[in-house]
Order: sequence, then structure tokens, then C-alpha cells
Amino acid sequence: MSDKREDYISWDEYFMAVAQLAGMRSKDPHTQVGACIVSEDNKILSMGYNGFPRGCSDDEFPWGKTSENPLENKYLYTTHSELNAILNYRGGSLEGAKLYVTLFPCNECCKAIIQAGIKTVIYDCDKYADTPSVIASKRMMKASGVTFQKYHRTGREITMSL
Ligand SMILES: Nc1nc(=O)n([C@H]2C[C@H](O)[C@@H](COP(=O)(O)O)O2)cc1CO
Ligand SMILES: [Zn+2]
Repeated sequence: MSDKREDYISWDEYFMAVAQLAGMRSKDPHTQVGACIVSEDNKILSMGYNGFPRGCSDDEFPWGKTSENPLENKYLYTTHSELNAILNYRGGSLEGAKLYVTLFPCNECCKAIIQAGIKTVIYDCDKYADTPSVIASKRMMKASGVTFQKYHRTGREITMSL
């Protein structure tokens, strides 16, 4: 009998890699975010990335962020990866689920995460940690019993031929 492989990827590597892969679909030139929602028993339930809502053309709506006119910037139009992942799930309840996300959730997604019943957030980057949005998000997660933990990078590199 042959021994099993030992260099298989861990659950955390697997789900964060799926979140990263989803983020690669984003058209945002500055920040690409991906999310993957996983059940308590490690089944992938949903995925999402940041982008404009259905029907709002990636070629017609603005991707910039520096115009003085807010209507000419992306912020009023983008759906965040986490909200997309929640809304993409049509299978019922997300109660007790885990969310893998490449960037810490903002306060708006945080509210959706809490109300959807997601109980654990595993995030990679936290580049907006000092903003009121992320500070508020962490405050709400703590108050409502949603635990958040930083993903521990392993340094493993994965290459794929497509
Ligand atoms: N957690 C998040 N999930 C997301 O999907 N986003 C999206 C919204 C924008 O499309 C982009 C942020 O743009 P910028 O301000 O870094 O140029 O990432 C942003 C955050 C930050 O809280
Ligand atoms: Zn958000």
C-alpha cells in the first residue's frame, strides 16, 4: 500500500486561495478583493469579488477614485466582494459559516456579515485598519460575537497552467 501525499494544501490555504482567485476577476484597477464563504464542515458555499452590480457596465461606469464629483468615482457603484459572496448564495442560511476574504471587511459589509449569521472572518490584508470604517467594523464584530482572525501566510506558492 502506498503512503498518502504529505504536501497537500491545508483548508486555510485552500479557501484563501479560492478567495484570491475570485479577486482576480475584479476589474478594479486599484484594489482587487475576493471572498469565499465556507460552511462549518468546510464546504464552499459561495464566492464573490468587488465589482459593479449586474447591468452596470464595467466599461461605462467609472473606475477612478480621485474626481471631485463623487458620481464620477467608483465608490457609489461598487459592490464589495463580501456582499457579493453573501448575495450570490441562494441555498438558504449562512448561519455559522466562515468567511475567507483577502481584505478586512468594511462597516457596511460587516453589517451584512453579522445579519447573515456568519460567525468567523479570516482575512489576509488589513491595509485600511486605521480608517473609521474598519474600526467600526471590528467594534461591531466584537459586540456581536463574530470572531476575526488574520490568515497566517505559509509562503507556499501555487502556479497553475491555464
Ligand atoms: N473589504 C473590502 N472589500 C471590497 O470589495 N472593497 C472594494 C471596494 C473597491 O472596489 C475597492 C477599494 O478601492 P480603493 O479605495 O482601495 O481604491 O475594494 C473594499 C474593501 C475595503 O474595506
Ligand atoms: Zn465592504
